[in-house]
Amino acid sequence: MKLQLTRHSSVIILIVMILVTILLGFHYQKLVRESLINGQQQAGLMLTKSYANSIWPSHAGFVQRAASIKHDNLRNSDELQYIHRDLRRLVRGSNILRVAIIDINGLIVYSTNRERVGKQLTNDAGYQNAVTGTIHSSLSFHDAYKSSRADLERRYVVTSHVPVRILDAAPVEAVIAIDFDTTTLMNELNYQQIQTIGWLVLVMALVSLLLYGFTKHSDQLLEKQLLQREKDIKHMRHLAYHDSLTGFPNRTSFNEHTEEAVFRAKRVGWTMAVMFLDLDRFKLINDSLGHDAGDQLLCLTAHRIREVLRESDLLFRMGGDEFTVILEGVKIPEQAADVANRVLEVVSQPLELQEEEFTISASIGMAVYPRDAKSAEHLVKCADAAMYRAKEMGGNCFSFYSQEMNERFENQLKMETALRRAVTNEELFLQYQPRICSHTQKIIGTEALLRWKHPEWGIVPPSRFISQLEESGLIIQVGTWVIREACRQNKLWQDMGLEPIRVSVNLSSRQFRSESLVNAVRSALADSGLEPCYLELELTESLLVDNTEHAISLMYALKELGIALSIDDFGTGYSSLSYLKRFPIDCLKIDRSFITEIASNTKDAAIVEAISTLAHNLGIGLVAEGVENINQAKLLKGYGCNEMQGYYYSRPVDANHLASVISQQNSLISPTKIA
Ligand SMILES: Nc1nc2c(ncn2[C@@H]2O[C@@H]3COP(=O)(O)O[C@H]4[C@@H](O)[C@H](n5cnc6c(=O)[nH]c(N)nc65)O[C@@H]4COP(=O)(O)O[C@H]3[C@H]2O)c(=O)[nH]1
Repeated sequence: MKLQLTRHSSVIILIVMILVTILLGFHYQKLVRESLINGQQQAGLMLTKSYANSIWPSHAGFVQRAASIKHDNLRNSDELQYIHRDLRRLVRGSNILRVAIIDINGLIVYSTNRERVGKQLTNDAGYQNAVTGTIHSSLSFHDAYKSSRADLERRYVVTSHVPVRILDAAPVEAVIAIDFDTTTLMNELNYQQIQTIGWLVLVMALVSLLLYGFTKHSDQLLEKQLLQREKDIKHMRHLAYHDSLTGFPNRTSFNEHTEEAVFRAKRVGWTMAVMFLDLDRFKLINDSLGHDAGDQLLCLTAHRIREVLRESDLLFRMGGDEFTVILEGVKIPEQAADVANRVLEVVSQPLELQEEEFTISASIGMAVYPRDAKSAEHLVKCADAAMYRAKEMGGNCFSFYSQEMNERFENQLKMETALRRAVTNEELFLQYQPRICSHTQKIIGTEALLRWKHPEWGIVPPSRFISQLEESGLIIQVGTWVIREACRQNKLWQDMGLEPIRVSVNLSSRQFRSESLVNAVRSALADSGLEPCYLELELTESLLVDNTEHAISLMYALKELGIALSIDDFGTGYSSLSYLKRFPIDCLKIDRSFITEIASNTKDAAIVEAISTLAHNLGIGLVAEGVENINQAKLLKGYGCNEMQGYYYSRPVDANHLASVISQQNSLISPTKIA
């Protein structure tokens, strides 16, 4: 509409301009007429004056007497012949068509048109003005005009009524009415006017045409811009609601669709199901074949799942290897089970990646409205819980939501609430497990381990609450506190005069991904006054493989602070060894699982030996975790492990306890002395 207005504005302008031109034309015509009438009036005046001077004296008597003469006699009077003769002399060669002499009573005494002689003009406006001494002129158009000489057609005539008097101040003695023929002049003027208006209209039409062309061009540009904007908005909307890798709707879209689907199911009174699908061991393929292959697998799988769904079912990619499906109008929940079976079957079909054949499986969790939940949010949680159940069952299967899962849910919720209280009530504290130098047997470091003392449940082990902290996001707050507390404690030990040792702190994946990590470490060091070389952060392999480039830059940022970095539980992750040369690592901590049976299991021994060789060749430190007896300690020392940690030396202990041990460690440490 706006665009049309822009384009039509030039047409509107043209119309307005033409109207103004026509109005101006009329005004001009009026002015021209007035000046024409004035001109003719002057001519009439001059004529009358010369008539009054030369002829009037000889006819004045007759004119004054005329009223007393009978009309017929008046018309045939010889006197009229004389007036006619005299006047003809006067008007010869002029554009005068008709002359009449009217006495002061309004009686036409003489007229070049003899038929008018004897007629009374008392009510004529021109005559009335003239008899009072004012000249009056008017312009009129006549289709047919009878002049003294001939019958004429289409005439413009200016009629002037001029008072006749001897002197300007003398009384009016009669009135002369003169008709001037202004046809030629008027025609000329009209023609000129039409021509001028014509030209103006033409020029304006051209200007408007240009304007039209210009606005049309602007309109087109505007329209193009609008179209582009609409396209951009559409594109942005698509990006906001679709997954860039697979092209399927994303999590945002899923949330909206689930709400709508539940609303529809409620209104129509039908059953609907939400399906949560997670690929089993996807991470393994992703890590070993690389992200490109992983992406390819996700796309292929997504399209395969889509193929076995009904057209009305909606498939979403939630992120990572997680997919969801909304099944609307399922008559009985068992129908959803059929779909799940079809999906499991199609996902487990072999597929080719990098010219090799692979098979993958999925774990599916399903929740049904209204059986399992009444709201979209709850339904999604139920399906998610069911999916975890399927995972626990070993994967490659599906599970419906059950009440028992709900109880687990509630327990989790209880745990989360208790944890939040724990943070505010300062129920969390740290214990420290020493790290021993295998050559000197001295404590050269310690690992800070988080503990929770619940007022009713007592000491809760980290295995029961770390993942909860992670899921709830509380780990950022708690993790920062752990770093600060470990730094503070280590500085306190140094200030107590103890030999300086390095304190290591575990990092969770959420913490590692948080943007505040580097700043948190920096301020923990600054606030405690601990030198950075006495702080170590322990990362797990899984933290490093998710977004390797980001992980590398973050590690370098941490290294710039001057702290040490180690890889915890080394050997249990799926990552390739090649990453080791890219990461600025100071130390590897061999996972406890390789140590436990190192004396009896030759494979474990071989792995430890290989890791040790690798660490030495790369020039990085090596710590053995979970050392529980002297045999293990001896073997590990033999394999070149320069640091040990485990119950053989000490369980995690309180800060004060560790302080007293460090202060006594001038002599060799006996494991039983510590804890
Ligand atoms: N059986 C046996 N176990 C030994 C031995 N020596 C040490 N351990 C245990 O092994 C765990 C070592 O810590 P981790 O591998 O980093 O594993 C830690 C770590 O991943 C996590 N964790 C603890 N504190 C924190 C923390 O502050 N932040 C984060 N993100 N995670 C933490 O919780 C895990 C478990 O911690 P804990 O229960 O304290 O368990 C500790 C420790 O008590 C041994 O000789 N035998």
